[in-house]
Amino acid sequence: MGKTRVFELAKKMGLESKELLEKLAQAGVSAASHMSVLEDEDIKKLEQASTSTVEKVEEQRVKPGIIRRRKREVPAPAAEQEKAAEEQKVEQPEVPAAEAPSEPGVLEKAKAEQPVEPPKEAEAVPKDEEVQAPAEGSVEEKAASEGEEAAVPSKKEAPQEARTETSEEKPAETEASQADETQKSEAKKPAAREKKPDKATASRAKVLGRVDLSTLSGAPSRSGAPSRPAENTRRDRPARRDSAPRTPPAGAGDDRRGGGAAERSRPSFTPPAAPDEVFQPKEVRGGKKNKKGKGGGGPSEDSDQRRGRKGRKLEVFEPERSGKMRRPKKGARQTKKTEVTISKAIKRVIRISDSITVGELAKRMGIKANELIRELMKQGSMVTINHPLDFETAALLASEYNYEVENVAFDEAAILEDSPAVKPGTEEDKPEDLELRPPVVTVMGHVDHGKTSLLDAIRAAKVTEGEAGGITQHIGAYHVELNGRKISFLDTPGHEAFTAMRARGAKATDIVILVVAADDGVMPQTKEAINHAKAAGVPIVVAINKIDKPDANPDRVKQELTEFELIPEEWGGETIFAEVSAKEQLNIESLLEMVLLQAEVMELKANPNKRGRGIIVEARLDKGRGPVATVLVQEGTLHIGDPIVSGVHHGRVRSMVDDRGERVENAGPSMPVEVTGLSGVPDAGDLLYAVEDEKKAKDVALHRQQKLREAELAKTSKISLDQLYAKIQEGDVKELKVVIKADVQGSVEAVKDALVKLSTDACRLVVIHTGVGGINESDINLASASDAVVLGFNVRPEPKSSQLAESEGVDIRLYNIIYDAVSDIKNAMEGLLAPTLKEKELGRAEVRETFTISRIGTIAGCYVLDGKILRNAKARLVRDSVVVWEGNLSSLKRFKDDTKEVATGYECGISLENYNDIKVGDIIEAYEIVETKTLL
Ligand SMILES: Nc1nc2c(ncn2[C@@H]2O[C@H](COP(=O)(O)OP(=O)(O)OP(=O)(O)O)[C@@H](O)[C@H]2O)c(=O)[nH]1
Repeated sequence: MGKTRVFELAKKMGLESKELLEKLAQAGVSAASHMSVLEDEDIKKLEQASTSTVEKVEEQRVKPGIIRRRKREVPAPAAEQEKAAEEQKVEQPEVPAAEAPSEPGVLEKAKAEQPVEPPKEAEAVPKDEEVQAPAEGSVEEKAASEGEEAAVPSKKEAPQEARTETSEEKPAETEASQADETQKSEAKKPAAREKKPDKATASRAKVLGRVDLSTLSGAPSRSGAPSRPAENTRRDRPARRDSAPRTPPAGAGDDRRGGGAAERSRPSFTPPAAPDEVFQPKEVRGGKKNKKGKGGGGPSEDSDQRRGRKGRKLEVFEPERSGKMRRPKKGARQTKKTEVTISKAIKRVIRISDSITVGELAKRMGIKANELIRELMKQGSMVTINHPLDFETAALLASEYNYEVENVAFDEAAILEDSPAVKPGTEEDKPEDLELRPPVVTVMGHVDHGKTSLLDAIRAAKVTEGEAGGITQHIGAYHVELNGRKISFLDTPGHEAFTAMRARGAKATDIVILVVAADDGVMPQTKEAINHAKAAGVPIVVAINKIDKPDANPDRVKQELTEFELIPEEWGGETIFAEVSAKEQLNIESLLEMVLLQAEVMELKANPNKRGRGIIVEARLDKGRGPVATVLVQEGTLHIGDPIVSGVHHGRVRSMVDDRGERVENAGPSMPVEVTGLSGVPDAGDLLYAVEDEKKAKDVALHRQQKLREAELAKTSKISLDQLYAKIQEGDVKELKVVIKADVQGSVEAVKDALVKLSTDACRLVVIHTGVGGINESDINLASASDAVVLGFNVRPEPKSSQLAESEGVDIRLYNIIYDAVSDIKNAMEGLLAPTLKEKELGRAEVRETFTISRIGTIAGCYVLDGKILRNAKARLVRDSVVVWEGNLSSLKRFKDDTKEVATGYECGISLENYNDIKVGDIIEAYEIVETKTLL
């Protein structure tokens, strides 16, 4: 060892020089001052003296007579208190259970691991440790201090003890500072320490164990050992002195590990030594377990302690925690927050289905919605928390927060078309797979020209033929056979159903039979039917009906039809004509042959060897059979048991019945069958798909239901003049399709001519239909199916048409003057559409009676059908959907009194300004003009 100065040794021992001088004096070593030099011999003497003291001390424990000696350092009452505390420990097993095993164990290990310094350990207990500590250098010192610190929590774990011995117990948070302060004050004022032995004793008692542990560090520290009260006591004392060191503990982790409950309780103050860091969390966890084990039934463990432990546990998991963080409570929380964010890094992919709301995205990224809204505002989007963000926007936003967005949208097309059997007629079908299929025919024509009669005649002629007793089923479609070749007929005549179906995106018809009565010629609906068929691109076979009639004039019909580019072959055209009589069943077969001829030209083919796909012709809910749908198979073959999906419904083909009432197992292309097994009633025009399994069918149906809801929420119009310019610019619109309706044919022609001239290179103007009369549902359907705009001149939409137009998003423009219409369209095409003066409908009243009063004129006794009639409103008189007058009301009366307004369901008297030609049945519409800005 060589020469050592007193102060150096004192420092090593963790004593004040003065104390050491005293000890030296007792040991018979002369040392004048703290600078005096001690020889090895002197130190040995000191050690021997200490050893003997230890023995004495032990005796003191048992025999109070020795207390006298201790009195000098530790006042007797303190020792008594200690004893009392220990007794309490014994009385309350749960607390001792936590401490006793660990402390003795610690002590033992301390001994075991420090065999080199047994004499030091054996020295006067209070000083032994002091000696020990210096022997191990600064780390030891730290450990000692750590031990002291650890002692504080130990008090907590043994509350009785703590309470008995000290009065300074506070919540866990303050333990550290208290401990430190205590240490410091003790270190600075050794005298004071002696005066307050009780507190010191309490802490020291625990500290001892920890000091040893720190020294020992390592596995053996845990080994339980029989408690040795004497040793404990001994160590208690040195701990007291050890409390002197102020250095922050460096090897505290060891202490904790070995210290059991006491150490565990203050992990935040015991930054782990490098090798121990790895184990620290384990220790803590282990400690937790121990705690549970020990404290589970321990009534002595109060909630404060638990809270304190909990807090500490959290801290232990903080990676940033370092030895410097001795009081990390607040900071710890912050640090932890940061850590939580980091830990989420593994979940930085947000999966969305096409879109996500602002709120949801914020939630998934763990940020506040407001923050996201602010970010969006910065980017120029004013949104609310429920605003849906599309995939691109969401991905962009998320990337700013280091998140990725993955679109896991349901791929319906993939499910419906994943198998080669699914999309028939496409490139997937090899030419050799395709087989000729029967044509599907729809009969159209003007009212009473004999559509139904013709369908019946065909059916009667061909369906029942050869099927004696066969009961024809009306399932919405049927098929006939002619010379082994089949033709399927859709049983719903008229272009309305045809176009309504087409408006749904379904193309069921291959050929249209246009029925024109030979005695009546081309009529408005004949024209409509032609336009509808042309718009759908379906070839027309003309059936000139009623040729049995004496005034039948087929040539006149042919002549009239040439106007519509339906020119008979004998006149050099390409249209097939057949002259028939439905009533007399004349030339029905010839008509069917013509149809087959047309079909041949068209080379209608399909692949029957794949999963079936069809179109719903009609559907209903049958009381006994549930939803029943007539399906016209278009591709593949439908089998009993096939999982199917149609519209928002799904199921499995339970049964199939053909148009003759026969159950069938399979239905191939162009075959109409009645199918049961769907979960609900689909709409006419819906497509029906057979899919791989029922789950897929269900998935598709559910997905569609969701989409439907979304679509209803965000209805977009098809095309309107307002958007025309923008769409032309974007290249979305290359031609503007128009349906023109006017009160007189002259207006129709004039408008048509004027509009066609507006065609430009960028946008061609195509009039797809014109007609005289009000705007009906058929017009709306046609416009909807063809993405057209409806222009009305002095005509009004029928109430149902208005509703349909609204639901279908069809733009209806109403004008009184042709010039206005033409200029509007022109401006729209050039992006110069002025703010539109739009009518806001207020109400409608029906004229129920008229009175003529001299001097005043005609008074209309009206009943308000809907809305309200305002005295100051503008009004128009509509007769058969045609506007016959427009202007202001001159009076509005309830009984004999003038009134400002009359609501729905009330009667009133109305007179029109300067107009008396009011008739019963006329409709008076009240409206006001509202200016709306044009969106360009
Ligand atoms: N003389 C004669 N009368 C016929 C012929 N075809 C139909 N009719 C008659 O014309 C009328 C109308 O026939 P429908 O078959 O109901 O005509 P529709 O086109 O279906 O009429 P809507 O269903 O009202 O559109 C009926 O009284 C039939 O008897 C025919 O070939 N010759």
